[in-house]
Amino acid sequence: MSFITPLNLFLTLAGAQLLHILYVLVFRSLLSPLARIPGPRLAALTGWYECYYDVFYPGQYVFKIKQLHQQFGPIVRITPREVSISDLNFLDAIYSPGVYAKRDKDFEKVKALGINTSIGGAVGHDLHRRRRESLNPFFSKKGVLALAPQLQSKIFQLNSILAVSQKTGEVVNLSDIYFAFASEQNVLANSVRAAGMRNNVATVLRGVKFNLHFSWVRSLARMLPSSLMGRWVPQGVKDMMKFRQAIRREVEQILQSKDDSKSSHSVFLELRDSPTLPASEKTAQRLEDEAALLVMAGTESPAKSITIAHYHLLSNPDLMSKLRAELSEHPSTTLSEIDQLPYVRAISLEANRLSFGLTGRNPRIAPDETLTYTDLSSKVSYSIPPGTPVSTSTLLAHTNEQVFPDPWTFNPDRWLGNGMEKKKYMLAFSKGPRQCIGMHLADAEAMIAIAEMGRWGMELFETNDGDVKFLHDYHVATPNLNSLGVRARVLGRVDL
Ligand code: HEM
Repeated sequence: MSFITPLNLFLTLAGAQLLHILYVLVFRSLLSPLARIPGPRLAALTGWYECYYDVFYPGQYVFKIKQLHQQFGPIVRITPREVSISDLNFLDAIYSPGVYAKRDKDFEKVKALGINTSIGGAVGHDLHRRRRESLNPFFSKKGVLALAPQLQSKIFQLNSILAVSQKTGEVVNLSDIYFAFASEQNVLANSVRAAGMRNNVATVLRGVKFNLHFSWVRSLARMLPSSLMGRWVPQGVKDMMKFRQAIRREVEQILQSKDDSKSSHSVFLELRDSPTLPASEKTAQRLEDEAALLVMAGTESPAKSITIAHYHLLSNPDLMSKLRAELSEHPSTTLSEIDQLPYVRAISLEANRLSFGLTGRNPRIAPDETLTYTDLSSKVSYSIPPGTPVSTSTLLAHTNEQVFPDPWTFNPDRWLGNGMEKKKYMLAFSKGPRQCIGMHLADAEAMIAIAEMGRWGMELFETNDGDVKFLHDYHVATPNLNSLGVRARVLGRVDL
């Protein structure tokens, strides 16, 4: 009689699977080097804990983590392999440890964005450094100041739009307008296109958490024939796929052409011709990913900060009066002059604080170093072994009551005088070698837009805090899911 029957085979496989699960559970709860780190037992045992709060309670894990810190203390094991630290004195150890220490990214997080071969998708420290060096020249402070004429021309367009709305009485959607303002594509004059682009980015970002936990669904969807895709894939995602195909065609043209005029597409010409990048770093796929990242990162986040600033100025007349007082004392209109105005700067910083930069934790991994965290209240030290993703979310940093009292109130005054010292606790642009490469550009866009806000009288239209408040983490802070954006009626130009 043979023992190899289908039933026996099934039972053996099921038994092996059960043993494997048992081993994983025992390892994660007792044997793992992270086993001593406090936190909920379920989070240490399975990634479904994170998934539950990310996907089934949309974008809520980051808020749950804040609660877990209140319950368990400053260090919490938030997944079987990741540790969260809510101690702003440890930020540098995680994100900015000095020139000799390496910090990798976590592939598990990177893959959710679908831009794996971009600078932001570079997992390894050295690869990231090579990609970064090739892009740095485009984003230096000096390079950004040279963009002042382009920014001024956008302000000119913005003013024309507001002047027309004042005449017609039509409500303006400031969220769409600032999205167009931050976009590299010339869409300010086309409000329908701008609204469509903003909606597409939002649709893609809404899928980020699902992709994080079920990345195989996206891979499967990509294999679907277009007839089926038509039914199952949301319109915004299809539009973004078309947009990426358009980028791909452009990139392929650049790679095939011998053209070396630096007048257009100069970032990609520069990457194509870079002597330091090997051929493997100049593929069409890589340049497509780089372009997609630059377009997404360079539009959504700056637009969000600028919109938040304008919302709070319109809902709080005292803040608007202070801004106008500063503008009337310094009737400066050039970027380098505006850059020196303390209250404009304070508004910009406060808007960045409450826009929370990238909300998805952004963990770093020390590949060859054991980190030691000491909880100063209990005097207990914890070893975090090499290879462990460690994070402090922007929510934890920017709502820390010791540094930012009354943290959900928009209060630019906290940045005046020696308030600037708090900048070291800001994570909006992250910190260290992987901090936002576009931060000078984002700063310039915000400062010049805020200075203009003071010159217009407006009243909010059917808009409230829920249209700007961080309520869901979809990689960026997302307000009410049914928000139509910040809308206002234009009353007229203000004499300062
Ligand atoms: C207020 C506006 C902005 C905010 C809050 C912001 C935030 C961030 C953050 C937090 C990171 C680090 C990501 C990580 O840790 O994984 C980052 C990286 C990046 N940002 Fe921004 N960003 C802004 C504007 C911009 C602009 C205007 C551009 C370009 C035009 C840009 C391009 C990038 C790129 C390419 C990276 C990847 C850098 C690297 O990995 O070295 N960002 N940004």
